[in-house]
Amino acid sequence: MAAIRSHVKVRMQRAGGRVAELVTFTGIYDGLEHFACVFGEPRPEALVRLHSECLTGDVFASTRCDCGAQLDEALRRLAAEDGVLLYMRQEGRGIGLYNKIDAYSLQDHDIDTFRANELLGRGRDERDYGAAAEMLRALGVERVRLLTNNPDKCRQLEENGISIVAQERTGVYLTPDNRAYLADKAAQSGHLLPGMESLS
Ligand SMILES: Nc1nc2c(ncn2[C@@H]2O[C@H](COP(=O)(O)OP(=O)(O)OP(=O)(O)O)[C@@H](O)[C@H]2O)c(=O)[nH]1
Ligand SMILES: [Zn+2]
Repeated sequence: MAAIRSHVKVRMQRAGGRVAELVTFTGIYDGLEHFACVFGEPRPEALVRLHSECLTGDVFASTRCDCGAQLDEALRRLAAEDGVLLYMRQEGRGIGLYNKIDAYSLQDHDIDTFRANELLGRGRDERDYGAAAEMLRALGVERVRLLTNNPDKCRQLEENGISIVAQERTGVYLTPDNRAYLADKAAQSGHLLPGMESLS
């Protein structure tokens, strides 16, 4: 299997924000257009956010989940202290946008987020972070502080040769619409969301 290599780097600036380098890659084995945003010169033990695509949350600021608020927090922190955002095209925990919308429809009938995936004939969480590990290696970033509440991201990166020197949690972004979702993530997939487990 060909190694993943960084391909093209272009300047990208968020309105009012800091300039980052947007990096594409060749050799990504899952065929998805993952990319990185690199802020400054990432040091050893760089801050890294491994963010799974959520069109509804990231672009439309949907309050059904916490993704948009987490992405905002990550971009603010990375702009302040340098580091890397990996934007992984893993919409809907890997089942895609249309399936996620179908899963939302089931959740509107009191099915939880993980069971909804199963009822659609899909895995509870289909994300694989092997490509993310290779992207970090291609960027020369192999010891990281990972900004996430999801222990599976740390486990999978470690299994793929990236050292997690610290797991740094994001804030807990509770809304009236995402209460059950956050509670189920805490209770069923071990996300570190203090105070949410007991609400499941
Ligand atoms: N299938 C499905 N996917 C969802 C649902 N809500 C959000 N997602 C997707 O879940 C992914 C984000 O996963 P989360 O569990 O919120 O967070 P995480 O990435 O595991 O953990 P953090 O690093 O702490 O953000 C994105 O790809 C979203 O599109 C849902 O109800 N069903
Ligand atoms: Zn989301």
